[in-house]
Amino acid sequence: MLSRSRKAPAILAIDQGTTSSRAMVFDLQGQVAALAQEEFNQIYPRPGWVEHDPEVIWATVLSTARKAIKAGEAKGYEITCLGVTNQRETTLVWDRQTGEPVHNAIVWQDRRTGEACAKLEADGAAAMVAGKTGLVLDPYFSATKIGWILDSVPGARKKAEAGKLAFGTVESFLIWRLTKGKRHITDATNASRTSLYDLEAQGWDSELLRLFNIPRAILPEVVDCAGDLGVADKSVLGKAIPITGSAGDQQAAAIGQACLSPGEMKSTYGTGAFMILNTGGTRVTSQNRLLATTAWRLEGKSAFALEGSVLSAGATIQWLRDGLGLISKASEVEALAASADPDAPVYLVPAFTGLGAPHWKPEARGLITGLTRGAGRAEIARAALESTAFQTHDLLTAMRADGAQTLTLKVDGGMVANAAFLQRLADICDLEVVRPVNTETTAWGAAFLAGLGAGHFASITEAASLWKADQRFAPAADTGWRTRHLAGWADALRRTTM
Ligand SMILES: Nc1ncnc2c1ncn2[C@@H]1O[C@H](COP(=O)(O)OP(=O)(O)O)[C@@H](O)[C@H]1O
Ligand SMILES: O=P(O)(O)OC[C@H](O)CO
Repeated sequence: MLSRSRKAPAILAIDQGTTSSRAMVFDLQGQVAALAQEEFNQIYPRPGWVEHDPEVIWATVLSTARKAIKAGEAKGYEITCLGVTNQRETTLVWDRQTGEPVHNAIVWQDRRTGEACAKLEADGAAAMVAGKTGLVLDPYFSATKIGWILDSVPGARKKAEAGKLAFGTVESFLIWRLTKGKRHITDATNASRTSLYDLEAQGWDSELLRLFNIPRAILPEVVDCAGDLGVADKSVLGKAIPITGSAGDQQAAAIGQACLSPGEMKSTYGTGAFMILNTGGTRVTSQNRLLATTAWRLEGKSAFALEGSVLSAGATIQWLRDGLGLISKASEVEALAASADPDAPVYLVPAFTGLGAPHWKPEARGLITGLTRGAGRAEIARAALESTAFQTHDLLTAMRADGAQTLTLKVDGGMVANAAFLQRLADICDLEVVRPVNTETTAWGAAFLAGLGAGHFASITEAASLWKADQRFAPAADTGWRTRHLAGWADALRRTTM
């Protein structure tokens, strides 16, 4: 019999995102028991380049995890397991002996390998890459970033070939450090973002490794998203905690949003925006430049998704704050945008680091159209917010052309605190937008996977009973307004990609 004093079990989620690291403790019903978050600096060494300091990533993960564990335990919970989720594609290479990264992390948004991708495209590699990986040739993905590090850091390629260096996306690096170098693994969802992984064969592919010139010795072992993924060492987090879940942040959010059956769809609005459509056990090949990707892998079996990736969503709001100084914090954009002249036809295309799906134009750069003397801060703020809604509309059009029949878009991420944005999203997409009670879907998805791996949940379908809608935003715009606005956006987009 259980003693009455036994503590309630809880799960730690480590969510290492593009702009911040967070750690959350959830109870087994998905209620948040503790949260710690730390933002960190983005490093922009040259236009189009984006890096993170791996030691800052590690330090912020450690400190937020320790704070969340402490706060969770103070509330009477016992942390039984942990799950990791992460900004995907971001590439780290480190020395297996010293544990030191040989270069800063090259972030998913970084465009430095645009020429390498263009060359591969010109050489006719795109069809083979898409066929195996579900991805397009774009600097977004890890393979060309690994190649750049191996060719730019003196001696790195030789060391890599000799098995002295390790590559990992962020979850792989974190698990390696948490387990004190005992596990060099990556889960299948993260592997599916590297351009080196064959989606259906579920493994690293020799032909891809040759194409991108990546030595096999550098790669982690590909594992399921739930199960025994190692143990976080006692010296790291203050107590030994089994690592039992791992997934890239967009896949974790799709699980947190209970997009568990074919046809269910979510969109996450953080630094970028990522729409994921569950396609079940079938890998669908997009005819519209969307990505095919692993949704999860459990007991050796993969489920798949179609994904549309927008490179700049919340990042556009950060640019209003940090680049233009129009606002002093992100939430101020709501009031500023609301004060804009409703008839001013100002459009902003946030191609700061090129355009993602469905355009895939790494060389495109941003622009603002329709400026008059009457346009000011408010009109630019509104155009910035609307740019995310327009980009979502374009993804939705591509998803529908690929056969999606969804009538509802589940949303989450930092931007969904902004109700006016969600209403505009519903208006522009002409689709019901639903915000769940728990908008921390990414961390919850990772916690759920960890709970699954630890045996707290019996199957992935249990995530559905733990999801609840909070607010629904019904489309309310008239057709004339919508047609006019979509035409204005299409015109601005055309100029960007000319
Ligand atoms: N009220 C708001 N309106 C619009 N954007 C917001 C608002 N609050 C936060 N954001 C944006 O949300 C992003 C942070 O979301 P988050 O999901 O934490 O991102 P990430 O996981 O990429 O680090 C930031 O880019 C910020 O500009
Ligand atoms: O850190 P986020 O939430 O912006 O997500 C980044 C994505 O995983 C990049 O593919």
